[in-house]
Amino acid sequence: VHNNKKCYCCSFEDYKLTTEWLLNQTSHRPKIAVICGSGLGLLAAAATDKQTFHYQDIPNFPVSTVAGHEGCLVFGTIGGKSCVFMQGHFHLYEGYSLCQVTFPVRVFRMMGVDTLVVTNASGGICPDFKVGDIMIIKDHINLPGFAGQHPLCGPNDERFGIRFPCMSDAYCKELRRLALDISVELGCEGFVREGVYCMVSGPNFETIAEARMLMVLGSDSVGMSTVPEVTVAKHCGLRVFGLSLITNKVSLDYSREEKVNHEEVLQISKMRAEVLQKVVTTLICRCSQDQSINTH
Ligand SMILES: O=P(O)(O)O[C@@H]1C[C@H](O)[C@@H](CO)O1
Ligand code: HPA
Repeated sequence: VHNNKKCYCCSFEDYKLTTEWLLNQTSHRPKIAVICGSGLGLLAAAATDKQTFHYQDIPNFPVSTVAGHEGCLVFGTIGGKSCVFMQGHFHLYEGYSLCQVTFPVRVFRMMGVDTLVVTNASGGICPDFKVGDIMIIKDHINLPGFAGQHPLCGPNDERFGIRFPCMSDAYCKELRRLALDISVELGCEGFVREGVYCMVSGPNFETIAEARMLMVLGSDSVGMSTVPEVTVAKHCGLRVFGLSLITNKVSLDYSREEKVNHEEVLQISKMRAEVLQKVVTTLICRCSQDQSINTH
């Protein structure tokens, strides 16, 4: 209860309880957290010394309700670095509050994580994008946020971050550059792009008029996740890197016959999961770990 008004946000004690529970259950002390989007749970496969928890067994954790989201938290080691992978993340359209959607991010922060890698599936709006392209997220548009569906609305807890955080540098420039270099080394630069991800709440895919509006707004791709997690991560001082897999082309034309569906999204994710895994794994191995988290 804040200011005599009932607050539906998670309390500091909720985050603390989950953090302490996890720290008691595992000897891993991750510095890097990876959120695996639709069909991308394989990103955890390269880790060694793995320890897996089902979301339903973790106190306060929401559970995954969408196909392609396994609902497991996997601790492991990559290139000597301790990591934690979320195989599946949470969405507004599942009925979760943005506090629940972003709950794991603050837990990771409290566990000592300093870098968050986000991945997702999205529809390509930029006419140059092809199905199967990997988009390094350069920036985002928080469309639900414009309408007040924002994870930082409500009383601000200064223990996590400041009231009015800066978002103009949400996606770390150095990590974006490193990822571009890695894509050249891996020979996949032909389908690696940079662009702006726009979040909508879903669950329906866009109408043609909506898609045209998103293009005018400057969106290169559209999806239903990630922005709340990135916003909360930035608020609590984490360094963020993001990859979005273009699983379909968004219809911008009334004469286009193809109809997008979730099965197609999962099929393309499966097709590209291995390349994405190589990029993420190499990035983890190569990224500097002298990152000092901003404390507020
Ligand atoms: O990786 P996410 O969960 O953002 O994947 C997108 C958005 C929906 O969850 C789903 C629609 O097919 O894919
Ligand atoms: O076309 C899309 N729109 C919104 N979300 C998505 N996630 C994958 N593809 C899409």
